Amino acid sequence: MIRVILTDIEGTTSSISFVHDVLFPYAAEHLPGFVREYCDTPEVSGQLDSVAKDADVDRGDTEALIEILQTWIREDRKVTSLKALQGMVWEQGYQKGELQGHIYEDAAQYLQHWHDRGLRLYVYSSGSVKAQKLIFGFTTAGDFTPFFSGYFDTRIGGKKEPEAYRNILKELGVEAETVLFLSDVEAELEAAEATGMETAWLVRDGDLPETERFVARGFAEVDAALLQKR
Ligand SMILES: CSCCC(=O)C(=O)COP(=O)(O)O
Ligand SMILES: [Mg+2]
Repeated sequence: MIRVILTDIEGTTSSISFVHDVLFPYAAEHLPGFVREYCDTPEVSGQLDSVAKDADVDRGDTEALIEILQTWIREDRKVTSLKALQGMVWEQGYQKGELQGHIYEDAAQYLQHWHDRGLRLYVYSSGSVKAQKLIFGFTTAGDFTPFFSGYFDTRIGGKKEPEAYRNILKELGVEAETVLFLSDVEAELEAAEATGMETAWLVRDGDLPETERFVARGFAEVDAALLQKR
């Protein structure tokens, strides 16, 4: 019986276009000034140490580090240090009212239903935990953070690695078959299934894939097919 729902964000609860056409350009525009201003603070400095190490760039060359970060944004690299810095930049955007998180209507409706029915809800995204709390805390439909029991980012492991899902199960202290993982990326579903988790593939637009896997257009279909029997 499913007791826990673990959900991806981009392409699952929220549109790919919001992440790629709003959040990433916002980070690309504001990250250089943010890094120059805060590079000596422990929070930012620690992330720049990681960028320098991962990219094999001189730690003292702030402009070179900014160039690397801009390349990683363009290439949609899921590097933990980039994700942490993006989260800090987006925090300023949400606080100034320049950003509002996108959430699909059906995701908003069913996250609330599932929470109210006693399911425990968790997020697993490549975006940092800070960024996850922001996108759900400042959506156009209100604050959804009260519905979530916890958040996981790439510090627990990469989303295409079964080890990450094993680590999440350990943290949650639950059996794999009680967890339903929702994502729009098949490789992430395969990694979760390798641990015994149930999965649903969210395909919100375009043709439906030919697959044995459970596929849904939205959360209503997930609810009807996988959660009504509980
Ligand atoms: C937390 S909102 C920003 C999402 C993000 O930065 C990203 O890379 C999308 O990753 P996901 O794992 O949600 O597909
Ligand atoms: Mg996704």
